[in-house]
Amino acid sequence: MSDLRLVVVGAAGRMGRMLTQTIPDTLGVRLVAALAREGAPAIGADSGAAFGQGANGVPVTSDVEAALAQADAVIDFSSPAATVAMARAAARARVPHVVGTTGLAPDDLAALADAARATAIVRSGNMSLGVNLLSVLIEKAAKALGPAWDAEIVEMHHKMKVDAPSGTALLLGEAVARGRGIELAEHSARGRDGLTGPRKPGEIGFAALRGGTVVGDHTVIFAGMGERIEFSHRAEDRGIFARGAIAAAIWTRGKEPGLYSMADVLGLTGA
Ligand SMILES: NC(=O)C1=CN([C@@H]2O[C@H](COP(=O)(O)OP(=O)(O)OC[C@H]3O[C@@H](n4cnc5c(N)ncnc54)[C@H](OP(=O)(O)O)[C@@H]3O)[C@@H](O)[C@H]2O)C=CC1
Ligand SMILES: O=C(O)C1=N[C@H](C(=O)O)C[C@H](O)C1
Repeated sequence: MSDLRLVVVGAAGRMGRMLTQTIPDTLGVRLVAALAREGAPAIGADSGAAFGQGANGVPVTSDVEAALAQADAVIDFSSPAATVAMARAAARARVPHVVGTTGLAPDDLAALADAARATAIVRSGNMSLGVNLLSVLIEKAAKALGPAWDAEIVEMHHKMKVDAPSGTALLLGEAVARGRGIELAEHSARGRDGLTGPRKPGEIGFAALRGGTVVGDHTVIFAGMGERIEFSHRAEDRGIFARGAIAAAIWTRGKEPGLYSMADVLGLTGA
């Protein structure tokens, strides 16, 4: 089978650079376009050399249509605005879209759902095997423990992160909600401050810490009467997200249009 031809969106970013570095080391895939914002200083430069790696012969470009014309899949870790624009363009071109971008608002998610009527979209707030396996365990724990055990989710990330709670924290919160058979949106407590009063029964709490170069730490705490259970995941290297996203792109080959998750890619659905 021929190599899967990949386009990277947000190529100059932390994840974009990790992807342009990881794709050439991965069997069965090939980088064909590295997309950056129109007018970005790196446009026209070799994407390997421009981002501190060896030259790879693939120039940085902002020409989305030309990139899609030669692509089998798009991998996108950028911003909500860029991801929604790419979802529309990829849907028009019928090119599968792997979305790692977090901080998406309800309208953005609706735009992705609309685009997924024309092509396969895999979206996850965390592309790592570890976090997606953890979410299966969290769902089971939440179901077994019930709402009498208070669920709190604590995350810490590097100081450049712009959204909170993290996409991973929300993914884990959804797992708690699924385990309890409730809707996260109706039970989440975000950003407690001041005279908050006692904790409301059944709340799923979120706390976000920011600082330094932390790649991504998440802990789900179930606090009971006189005991506490904690589930933690610590990302040590962005390579785990890049490898997961590449695996997702390979998985989209031949898939019907639709909205998929990393649980689908990893075969964890119903686990
Ligand atoms: N799901 C997962 O497993 C993971 C998700 N993420 C998420 O991925 C996203 C990116 O993270 P990270 O790489 O650290 O962030 P960076 O800020 O380092 O990179 C984002 C890149 O996207 C580009 N970009 C943003 N908006 C636009 C636009 N409108 N048009 C074109 N390019 C644009 C930026 O360009 P410019 O600098 O010019 O703005 C930048 O190069 C975040 O939402 C993050 O939370 C991160 C890691 C793992
Ligand atoms: O912005 C990041 O860096 C990360 N974002 C994702 C998130 O919002 O959970 C995944 C990972 O934790 C790193």
